[in-house]
Amino acid sequence: MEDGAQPVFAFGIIADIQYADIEDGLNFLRTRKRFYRNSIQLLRNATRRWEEQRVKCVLQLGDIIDGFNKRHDASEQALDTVIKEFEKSSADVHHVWGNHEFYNFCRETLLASSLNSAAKAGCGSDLMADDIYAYEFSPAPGFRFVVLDSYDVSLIGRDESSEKYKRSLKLLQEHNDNPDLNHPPVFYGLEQRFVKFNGGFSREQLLWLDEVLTLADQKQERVTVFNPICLAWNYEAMLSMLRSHKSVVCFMAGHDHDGGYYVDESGVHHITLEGVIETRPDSNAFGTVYVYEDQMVLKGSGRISDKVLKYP
Ligand SMILES: Nc1ccn([C@@H]2O[C@H](COP(=O)(O)O)[C@@H](O)[C@H]2O)c(=O)n1
Ligand SMILES: O=P(O)(O)OC[C@H](O)CO
Repeated sequence: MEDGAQPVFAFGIIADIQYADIEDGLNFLRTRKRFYRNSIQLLRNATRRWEEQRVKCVLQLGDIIDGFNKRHDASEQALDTVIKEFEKSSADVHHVWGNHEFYNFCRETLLASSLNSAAKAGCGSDLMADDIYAYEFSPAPGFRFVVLDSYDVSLIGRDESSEKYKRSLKLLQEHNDNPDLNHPPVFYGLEQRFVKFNGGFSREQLLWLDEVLTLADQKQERVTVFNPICLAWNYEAMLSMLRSHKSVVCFMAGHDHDGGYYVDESGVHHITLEGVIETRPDSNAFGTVYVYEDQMVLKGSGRISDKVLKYP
């Protein structure tokens, strides 16, 4: 990048806001504090900054409100509060669906809600069968964003009578024989991904992604992929897909609130964003990505650190 080069555009990123109008609490294992009420203030800090920075769009990487809202019959109210905060920004907001979206709403309700941002990309009525919430759009010429649905093959968000639910249950039980399927089969290593609060990609979604990426390769575009979770049940299929398309630059996810970063041997950047919900009120957890012709530069705020993402 030349000195003084201007970005083509910039976009905002944020994950795991998990807003709820309740007192602070802890995660399931009681090892991490969660700041449910304050998360709206951290979102406000983000939207103000993005407005100053004139970002073109924002990617909300899932778990916008917490599952506790459902227990308090407050799902709609909490969603309304968070959406109003996002609406203060003039940028288009693209929403990814995480496990907490499905704790609060069923898939049909989500499709009809303000969390269905596929319409903003011009493909609202063009989602795949089984209401798979995956879509793509071009934020600027030469660049493509893909939103994925890794709760496509999952127990959560799928009707228990559906074939997809039955196949997902069989798959999960092949790897996890705990009576509580949210309890991981092991505490270390990759097998711990086989829990009910995770999921995976159907063959249909992978075929669609392959087509999208093939076209992007041909057009010599730079692609960033957004997904709620970093380690899907069939993450191997996703990894080989990303690595086999030269257009892919970056895979961004949320869900694991500690965050993480890795650049693989194909030069694809894998970023997991630190979650807002486990961020102290005196800090922040959002980022702005400046997109240049030869690299992207992530400027993080608070817990999120800066990164230079060279194109592979
Ligand atoms: N035995 C368990 C473990 C977790 N959950 C739920 O799964 C999600 C992840 O939990 P953490 O709080 O550890 O991040 C979350 O949605 C838990 O409510 C569970 O139900 N049973
Ligand atoms: O956001 P939660 O409560 O579903 O927790 C997600 C887990 O921490 C993922 O490792």
